[in-house]
Amino acid sequence: MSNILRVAVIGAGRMGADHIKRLSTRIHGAEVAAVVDVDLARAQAAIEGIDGAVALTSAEEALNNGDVNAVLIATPGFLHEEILYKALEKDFPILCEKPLTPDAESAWKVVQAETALGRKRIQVGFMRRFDAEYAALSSVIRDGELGELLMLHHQHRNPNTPEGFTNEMLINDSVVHEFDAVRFFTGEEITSVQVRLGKATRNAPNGQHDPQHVLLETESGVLADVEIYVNAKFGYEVATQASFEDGIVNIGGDGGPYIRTSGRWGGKVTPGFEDRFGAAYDVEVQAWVDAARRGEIGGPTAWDGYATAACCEAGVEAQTSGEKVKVQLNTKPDLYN
Ligand SMILES: NC(=O)c1ccc[n+]([C@@H]2O[C@H](COP(=O)([O-])OP(=O)(O)OC[C@H]3O[C@@H](n4cnc5c(N)ncnc54)[C@H](O)[C@@H]3O)[C@@H](O)[C@H]2O)c1
Ligand SMILES: O[C@H]1[C@H](O)[C@@H](O)[C@H](O)[C@@H](O)[C@H]1O
Repeated sequence: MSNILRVAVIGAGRMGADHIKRLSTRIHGAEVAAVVDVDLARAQAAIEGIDGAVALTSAEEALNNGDVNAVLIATPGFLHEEILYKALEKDFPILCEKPLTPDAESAWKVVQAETALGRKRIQVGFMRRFDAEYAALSSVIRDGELGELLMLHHQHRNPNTPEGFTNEMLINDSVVHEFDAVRFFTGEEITSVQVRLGKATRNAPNGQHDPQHVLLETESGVLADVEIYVNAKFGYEVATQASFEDGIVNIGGDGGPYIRTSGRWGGKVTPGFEDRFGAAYDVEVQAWVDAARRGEIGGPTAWDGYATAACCEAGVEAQTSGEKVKVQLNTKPDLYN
């Protein structure tokens, strides 16, 4: 195939810079054509050493640049919607970092715009689906080798939070991954969300109640819980224990290597998502590129982005009410069946 993707990466912050590096070094079939950031110096730094790439401050200018034919969106979530519409208008393949948009209403409008276009162009960056251990657990569930899946217990721990990370973002930015994971594992929609606020750490910045305990239920009654703890200090840890009729499966725990030295033993904890999910991001982006070159998408859809946004909305309401809040979903368009 010679139809190389010439990608405009919008947003060259922590995640954008990481994606630019992988696109320009490890991914086949795609090149970085443009990097856009409101901070031009950041965009310029990101294209250093990348032949034929330009640094810009306007997403619109990048999408109208004749050299660009695909887009990777890595701006903060509340800015995704506007760029998504512009990219859909161009009929470009799009990899949009999670969340698709920050609320269900705007996510639904994006779904409708894509449905009107009549083909899937948007892949959402739920990279955990591409993690080897997630895939292994998913196979155990699909093969039925341990009987029916009954419960999922998730731990999602971050060392700290960037400035401006609000209480709602514990749900919208962090637990959104577990909403997608539970839907991915069970193949079902989530029907309700409840949030319990217990004893809080003194290490959380003002306005954040951390940790929180989130309880979910799926269509068939699978229960899932999430400990979301975003100022856990010790490192970045994302793990799941799944309870089946005939066994238990753990993923994402301490995989080693275990080292004995200087009177102690143990392994290492990954410091951030870049290390914990580095391989998964590579597989995710390669899957997007390969599919885009065939005119398809290679992962989670705009519907997945919308359904998780609806869960987030229920979760944020549940944070204040303490009640079990129903997840309200519109009918799934045929495009996503
Ligand atoms: N999948 C994951 O594990 C994962 C991990 C981290 C972040 N994310 C997602 O990636 C996105 C970016 O997060 P981040 O941590 O890199 O944030 P960040 O703040 O580090 O980077 C965002 C960048 O966007 C730039 N920007 C802001 N407004 C802009 C505009 N109008 N046009 C162009 N650039 C603009 C900022 O200057 C900044 O460089 C978010 O949606 C976030 O939720 C996903
Ligand atoms: O934006 C980040 C990212 O999505 C990480 O994968 C998640 O662990 C963090 O909680 C979130 O803040």
